[in-house]
Amino acid sequence: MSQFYARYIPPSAPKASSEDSRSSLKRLNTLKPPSESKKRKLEQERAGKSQNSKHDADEIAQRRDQESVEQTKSRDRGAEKERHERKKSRQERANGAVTKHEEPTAVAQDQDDGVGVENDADISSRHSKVLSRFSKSKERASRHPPTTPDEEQQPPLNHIHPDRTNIVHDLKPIPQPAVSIPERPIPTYSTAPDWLKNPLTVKHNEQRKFEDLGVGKKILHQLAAQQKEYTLPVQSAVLPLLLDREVHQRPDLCVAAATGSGKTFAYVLPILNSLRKRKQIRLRAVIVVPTRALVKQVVQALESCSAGLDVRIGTAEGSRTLAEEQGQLVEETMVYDPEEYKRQREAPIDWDTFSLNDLIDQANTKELTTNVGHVQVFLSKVDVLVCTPGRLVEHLQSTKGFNLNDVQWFVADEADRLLNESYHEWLETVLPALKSQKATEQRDKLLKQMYMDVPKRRVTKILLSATMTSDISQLLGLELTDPKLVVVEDAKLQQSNQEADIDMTDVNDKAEFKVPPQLTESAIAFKDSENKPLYLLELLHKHIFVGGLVSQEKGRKRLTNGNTQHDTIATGKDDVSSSSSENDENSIADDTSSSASSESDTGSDVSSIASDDTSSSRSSPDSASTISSKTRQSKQTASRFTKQPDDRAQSRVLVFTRSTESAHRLARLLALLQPPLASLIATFTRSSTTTDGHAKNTKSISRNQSKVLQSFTAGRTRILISTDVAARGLDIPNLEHVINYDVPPSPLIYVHRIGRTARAGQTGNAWTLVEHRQGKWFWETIGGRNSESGETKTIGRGEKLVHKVNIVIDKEKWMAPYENALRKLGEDVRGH
Ligand SMILES: Nc1ncnc2c1ncn2[C@@H]1O[C@H](COP(=O)(O)OP(=O)(O)OP(=O)(O)O)[C@@H](O)[C@H]1O
Repeated sequence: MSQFYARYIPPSAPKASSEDSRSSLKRLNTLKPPSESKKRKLEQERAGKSQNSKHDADEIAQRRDQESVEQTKSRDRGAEKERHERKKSRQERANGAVTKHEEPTAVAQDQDDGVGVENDADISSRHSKVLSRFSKSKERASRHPPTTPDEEQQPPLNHIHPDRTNIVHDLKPIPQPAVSIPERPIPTYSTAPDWLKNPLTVKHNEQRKFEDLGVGKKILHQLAAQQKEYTLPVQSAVLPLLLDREVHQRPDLCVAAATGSGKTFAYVLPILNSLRKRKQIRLRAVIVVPTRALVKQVVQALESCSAGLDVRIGTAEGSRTLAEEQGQLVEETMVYDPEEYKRQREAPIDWDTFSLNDLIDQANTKELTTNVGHVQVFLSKVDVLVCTPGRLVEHLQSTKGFNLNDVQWFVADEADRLLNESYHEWLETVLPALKSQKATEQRDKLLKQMYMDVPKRRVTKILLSATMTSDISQLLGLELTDPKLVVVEDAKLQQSNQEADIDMTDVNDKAEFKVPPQLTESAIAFKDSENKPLYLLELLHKHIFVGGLVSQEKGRKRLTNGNTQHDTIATGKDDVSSSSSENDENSIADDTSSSASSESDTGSDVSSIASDDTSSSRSSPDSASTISSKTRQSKQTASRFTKQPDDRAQSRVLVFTRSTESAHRLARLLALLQPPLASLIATFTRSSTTTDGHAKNTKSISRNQSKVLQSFTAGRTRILISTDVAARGLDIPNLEHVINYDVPPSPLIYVHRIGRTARAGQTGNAWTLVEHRQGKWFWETIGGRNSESGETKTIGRGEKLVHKVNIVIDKEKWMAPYENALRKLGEDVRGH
């Protein structure tokens, strides 16, 4: 375009000097191309100019052309006249034969007749015919509304226009077949795969002896020490499928069973059993859980049964630095392997993974230069790894020598959360690592040389959750082999299914989350939400610590309404004014991402949490401390069954709030309202700031959480106020009460929260404070008011109902202290 314009020089332009022409060329080159209209105008101007020069010659030529046209026209007129005469005589001959349907002839005539040769009569007759046709078609149009273009193109097969019957002369319409509208096919198949539609069901009371299932002696001994001789139902179903079977004989499993039903031992025991005779340390099992607290709990479960077995258990959860974890997972060593040495020396450099630093390191390694025939290898220091998904990915990506080549067990506990849409990316790294054939490279090569099939690598995958969804897309991504779904049937359902001969497909399709049958659920409705903390206080006094709150230590001092002494213990009070409001259920990144902590505290708190009963060290699982912890644990288990009614004063309660901030505020407020309670209250959150607003490092958060849980488990603290970080999976032995101070955001979270009590067949109580404005949602979604049984679409609780409990606040007693406490809390927050 600009080229065209730059080349254009108007014909009238004067001849320019070389400088002028250079500058004008420059100007022209910088000019913008002309618009379309401008270009047309320029073209016309140019054309006009050239026309002037040719003008005279053109005029002569035009005149000649005109003369020849005139001659041709007069010849044509003569021919036309002759044609017209012939047509007229033809018409006269055919006179009587012409019917009233003259239109086609008239049309043909119109086409034949040349314009300008018709007489007036012809014109008026044609005019009147056209008019009559127009009026006819107008009439037709008024009778039949216009059709859509599609209808016009495709008239119905059996439809002939009534007016057309006249046109087609005595022809009757051919009978047409009736139009049949095809029915929309109704699918007769289900999209769910067979294994999801037909789960393996286990009766709610199915119990088997561990020793009858092939559990090794040493493990049996440990179980007996914990008063565990019989399986829980879910274990009765799962253990026979996994225990004492080769990896190729084991199915992949999805286990959906209520909270506290014993799912952890359902995979811990088969893993330990398979490792009890292992010769070399190899990473054989990876257990992934969503939070650090759960990592520690699973480690505890493993250690509680592995005493006497030489099984190494490691963790990767981000409370230590990556380097610290790396040092505990993998060790680098030199082994004599001349073949590999030769292969490595002759191998071409892989530029994809080449690192100059590595090369320098190698060159500096003494062994390499002295020990000819030796090669560097990385060996796993652990048999079982319990980890959070984020940290697992980090090790796969950046820990030299860390891989999943030898892994035979892959467990995802709280699987629904780990596979959650916003959170499943970790599988993109882990699944390919589980497919690697590296460990069997030599064998595979040999088999190939012998023209034999190379067996596909098998890893037993186990997914567990109390709220397992049947979202197939999530499960398909895991590439399960010969999978089975295991569900525990509840008592009522089992009976009614037997009576009605219902297959389990229906039960499964309901996708209900079951609450433990021994759980009692209650709701306290109230209108004056500004007094909510007082309802909690009344609930604690009237229904939970009946007869007064009794301290377990220091001679059981009775604490009532602030008039008694209290013992002082660590309560996590330093967390009180920290603030960060997140929904822990929905954001678990902290627990799964790396810790950048550089603190070099060598004291490991990894394997000792949740209970001061377990202080064993990970590197020596069979240590004396583990054994003594078992003894204490079994004592505690025994005391569970000998509790007297008076012991209600020693109850413990886990209170759930919606955010870290409200957990700390509530703890402070309760302490201000009833100072003797202060030492018995603790908070359990993912608090990331200290009282002075500084960020805490991951290690100190983790250590603080561990302390808080130990204290609560041991009964030194009695009221634990927590966010949903404690909602899933935490096993706090003998916890009697859970209170939803803030209504849970979903039925799923409700199920997990209340599942912290009534575990392993014990009784328990769940209380929910329901503000007036939340009542409708609560009863419809969680409480099941509209159903006789109390069930909702999501939560199944058999015939049980959520009880309505009425609580009246003693305003005279509480109002003044409450106002004082609120004022003090305000001052605390403002930093006075
Ligand atoms: N066979 C058994 N006999 C007695 N108690 C058992 C047995 N198996 C497990 N338990 C105990 O049951 C409790 C709950 O077990 P576990 O934590 O495995 O439940 P869960 O099904 O994983 O719960 P959640 O879904 O809440 O994570 C634990 O205290 C555990 O020690």
